[in-house]
Amino acid sequence: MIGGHTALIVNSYSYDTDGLSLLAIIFVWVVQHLWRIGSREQALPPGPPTLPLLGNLHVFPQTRAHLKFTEWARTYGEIYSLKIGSGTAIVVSSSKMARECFELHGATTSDRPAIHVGELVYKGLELPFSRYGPHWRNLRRAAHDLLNREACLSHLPIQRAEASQLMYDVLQQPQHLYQHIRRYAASVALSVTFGLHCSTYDNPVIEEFYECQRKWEHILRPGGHPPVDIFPILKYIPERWASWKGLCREVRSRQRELYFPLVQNCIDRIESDRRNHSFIEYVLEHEDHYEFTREMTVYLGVSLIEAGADTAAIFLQFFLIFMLAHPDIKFRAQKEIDDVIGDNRNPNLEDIGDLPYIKAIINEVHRCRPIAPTAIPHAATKDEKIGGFFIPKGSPIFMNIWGIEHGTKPGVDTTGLRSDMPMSFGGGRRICPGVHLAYNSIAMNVMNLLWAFNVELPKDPLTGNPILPDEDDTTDGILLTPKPFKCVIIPRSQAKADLIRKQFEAAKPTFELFDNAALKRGAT
Ligand code: HEM
Repeated sequence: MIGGHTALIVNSYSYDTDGLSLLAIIFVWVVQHLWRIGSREQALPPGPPTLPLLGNLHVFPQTRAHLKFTEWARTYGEIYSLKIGSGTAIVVSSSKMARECFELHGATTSDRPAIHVGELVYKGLELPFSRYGPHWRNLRRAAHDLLNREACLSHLPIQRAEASQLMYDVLQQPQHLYQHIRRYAASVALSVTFGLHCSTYDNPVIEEFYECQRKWEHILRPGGHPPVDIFPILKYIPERWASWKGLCREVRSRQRELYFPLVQNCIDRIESDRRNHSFIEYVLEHEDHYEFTREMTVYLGVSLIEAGADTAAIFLQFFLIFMLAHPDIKFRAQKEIDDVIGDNRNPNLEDIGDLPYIKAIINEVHRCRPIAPTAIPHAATKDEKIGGFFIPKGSPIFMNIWGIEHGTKPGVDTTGLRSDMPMSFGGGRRICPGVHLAYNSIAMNVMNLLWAFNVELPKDPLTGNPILPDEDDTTDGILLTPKPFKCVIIPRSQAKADLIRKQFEAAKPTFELFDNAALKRGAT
């Protein structure tokens, strides 16, 4: 009995010790496991030292990520990794590695990471953020039909007319240069896409477009919403405690109120046989061919305006700031254009071929001021090996355009060694499809501005010292947008001012076709 009791005690003791050891093993396993979260797996590209659980989250740049990405590239090389908790992000910082990653491995590196706020606003329908797959392919095919090199030839009349309005507006109201450029770029995108010319900056469509953009960038900016993509549980915070959710809803509904009526105008023109050959009219008549629903047609329009309207304006603003900062380069460019064009006619797009110095300036502005300095992140659709390193499925991959371009030699390069297609348009299968439209706009307006106007620094009224715009005074988000800056802009001669007026008069019939695309309000 006693023996039996002892055996029972021993047994229960051994159960207790077994239980305790099991708990201890589980505890050690959990601690080791948690400790490993955030640490860099062996085969990954190198990167900054990590902390348990956080990885590199605590040092992940909250603002101007391109600067930190570029600083890290100097230490960790052309491809490095950042641990974001248990996840991994990859940063590519040389053109050679960008080619390997986005072109050679394009079949598996062309996805976009899931962006929860994008999902709330666009429900996966916007081209720049859409996931790689059949839906993206359909949208991209249609965008290509509008924006390929040949198709862009048919957009030249309206681009030329808009460029002549820009010159005229600057001549009439030089103090509103910044707004004139923004009107120009938005109106080109709206004319080509929806057949709508907006003759003034205070046009309701342009105002609403820029207001929606401002709100959307506010959501996207670092700190504009909690890190829902890293901690998906945050998605479930009720809206009353999550103001960013309300903002996403507002942007979505304002965008729909803006764009559905624009599509309806296209439908009306088709039905009343008053087509002005805008792209959305074409898509509406070929929805079956593109396998589009009406929502997809609308959101293709949204994508093209959002990606195309602001970007050309930003480039031209950076160009002017560059001219203000480098008067010697400006004088040499003006001498080149005077020798080729003279005083008796305006430059044409075709002239750019005879202006190698001006072409090189355009490349230099792209190099030193890439508009989207970290592009839009790509993502890997399967485990990959790139540059000899392991890239896990699902990792966001940043193309550090800033780092790539700032690794090249600064200066206006007329040797032709620098590629004609600057890296600032991204790469691989997601490369900017608007590159030809953008390039035509940029070339036309850069030539016009240099030919027609002198841009000079304003003087401080108190000290008389010139005020140089700060080229780093930009917004901070996916796009770097210069804040409004002061500049003195005056016509270079009376003959040129007269030609600008004549050219604008001559453009009026082209506008007529796009002016009657009246806006109807109040659709979904
Ligand atoms: C100076 C002007 C422009 C610059 C610097 C620029 C730059 C870029 C960059 C860096 C990307 C991301 C590429 C990548 O993920 O690898 C992009 C994507 C895109 N751009 Fe542009 N862009 C410009 C003008 C335009 C214009 C005028 C349009 C159309 C009207 C446009 C439409 C798009 C679209 C639809 C995408 C998304 C492509 C996709 O995800 O498949 N862009 N752009």
